[in-house]
Amino acid sequence: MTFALYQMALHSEIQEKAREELKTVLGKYNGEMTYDSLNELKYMKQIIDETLRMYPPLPVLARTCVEKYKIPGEDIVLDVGVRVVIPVAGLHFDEDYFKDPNTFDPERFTEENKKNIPQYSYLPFGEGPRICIGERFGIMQTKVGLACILKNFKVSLSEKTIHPIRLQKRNFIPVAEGGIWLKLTPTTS
Ligand code: HEM
Repeated sequence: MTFALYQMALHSEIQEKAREELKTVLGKYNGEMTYDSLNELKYMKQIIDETLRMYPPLPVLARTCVEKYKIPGEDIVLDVGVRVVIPVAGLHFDEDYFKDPNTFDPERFTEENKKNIPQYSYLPFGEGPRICIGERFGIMQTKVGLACILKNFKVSLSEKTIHPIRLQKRNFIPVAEGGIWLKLTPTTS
């Protein structure tokens, strides 16, 4: 949520588009946030997907090899018991998979564009039998939080935010140096 709000503070057109979608969808559902109404927030989902690309909460995944395996096209054989680290953040910023990777662009995740993302190059929730069990719940919670804020406030950068943000080097999960400070102005004012 924090990184999504930070990016929306930087890109007011993205923030406005998300707020417009929210108004339209909630308008259809009597202003109520329900499972169904939140599911219709397609653009907000694109914002969350793009935020998880740039700031994956788990930047690496770990696996242990259970069968001898030769990496296709390489002269490398993994033995049973070898521990493998999958560089999620590295994949998410690889230009072969995400053009202009340092640009926050929710359009990458439209239904149409998503089809062009190669399998296993976008892994915010992991993959395979140990994929995150809370994926849908996590997305739903994030939508509720973002919707409550966007509905009531315009979000802009605070002079206290170190911009562009630098991620702390000593933390395993992405945390901004100095925190992320944002200004919230009531939408009614
Ligand atoms: C945006 C929110 C979340 C993100 C980005 C996230 C990400 C991840 C990732 C990357 C993994 C490792 C998957 C792998 O190794 O392939 C994982 C595992 C897991 N997550 Fe999440 N998660 C989120 C929210 C949640 C929530 C809300 C819950 C519970 C309510 C949850 C419960 C779990 C559990 C239990 C596992 C271990 C699954 C297993 O090893 O079988 N996660 N998550």
